[in-house]
Amino acid sequence: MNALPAPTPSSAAPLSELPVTEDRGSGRIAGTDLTVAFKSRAGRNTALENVSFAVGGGEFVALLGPSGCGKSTLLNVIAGIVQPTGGSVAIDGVAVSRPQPKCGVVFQQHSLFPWMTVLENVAFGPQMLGFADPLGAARKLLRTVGLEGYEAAWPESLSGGMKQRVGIARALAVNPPVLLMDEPFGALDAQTRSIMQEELLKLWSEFHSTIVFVTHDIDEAIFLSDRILVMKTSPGGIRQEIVVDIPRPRGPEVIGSEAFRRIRQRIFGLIREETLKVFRAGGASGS
Ligand SMILES: Nc1ncnc2c1ncn2[C@@H]1O[C@H](COP(=O)(O)OP(=O)(O)OP(=O)(O)O)[C@@H](O)[C@H]1O
Repeated sequence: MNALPAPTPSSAAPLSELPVTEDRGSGRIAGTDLTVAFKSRAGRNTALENVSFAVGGGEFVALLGPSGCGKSTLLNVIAGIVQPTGGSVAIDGVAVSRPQPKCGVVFQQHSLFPWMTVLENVAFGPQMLGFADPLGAARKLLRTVGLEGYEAAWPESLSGGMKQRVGIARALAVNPPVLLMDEPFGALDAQTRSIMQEELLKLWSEFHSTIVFVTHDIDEAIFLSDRILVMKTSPGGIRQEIVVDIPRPRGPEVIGSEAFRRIRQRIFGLIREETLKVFRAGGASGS
């Protein structure tokens, strides 16, 4: 694991003085000819084939597509959790071969440690990386995600939305240049989900991490992203790149705009074609 420098945050410092990694302002991701094949009982399952892409530092990119098109697999390759069968991925020019602190990861199923309080969960990463004041950094993050006062709470006592906010705070606590999010709001009700999307955009405007965000939800992808990589099936890959040219800051009102509707319609057609391909191939599982 690459060791990061140990910054010295003060608990009263503003966000801009949170622990800074040497990669601050970077976070460029490049995938080249990525292929991932899993061995299964039925034989070889090619989840991704010859996928190449680039994400700019500080960019917000969504991976969108039907079930089984390889969104999570692609995210896990960037995270260093899955090793590609062919090709490579690099962050700021350095090949990814294992999970590293440069990448914060947030999953749909919040992976908080149930035996730790909220504060301890968020302070864990900074502690592991030897930050000078992990508890101070964690408290500051909890204030930022609106959970001041919940430091001593246990994860099991929190709502789904609160747990996800703790998960995001935990991922951001080491100030990673790259934040990878796999359907982080997928289990939330529609209202909470919409509020979390707005909160995420506010956080992103402060942290400037590169974000790669997996979702099934077309509106969520458009609302959040600079660019959407619409994925395809059989084999998994990137079918088309859509630039979301809707100005920021974005509020819920943009969803009714003509620009939003136009992009939604274009993506809807692409996803429908890909989903029909899965149905015709007899691979629809209903998941
Ligand atoms: N660990 C694994 N072992 C075997 N096959 C896998 C594994 N992980 C993923 N797959 C297969 O790879 C393909 C892509 O899966 P992946 O989870 O990346 O798709 P996805 O687009 O994220 O799907 P969903 O939206 O349903 O989560 C699927 O056919 C899946 O069954």
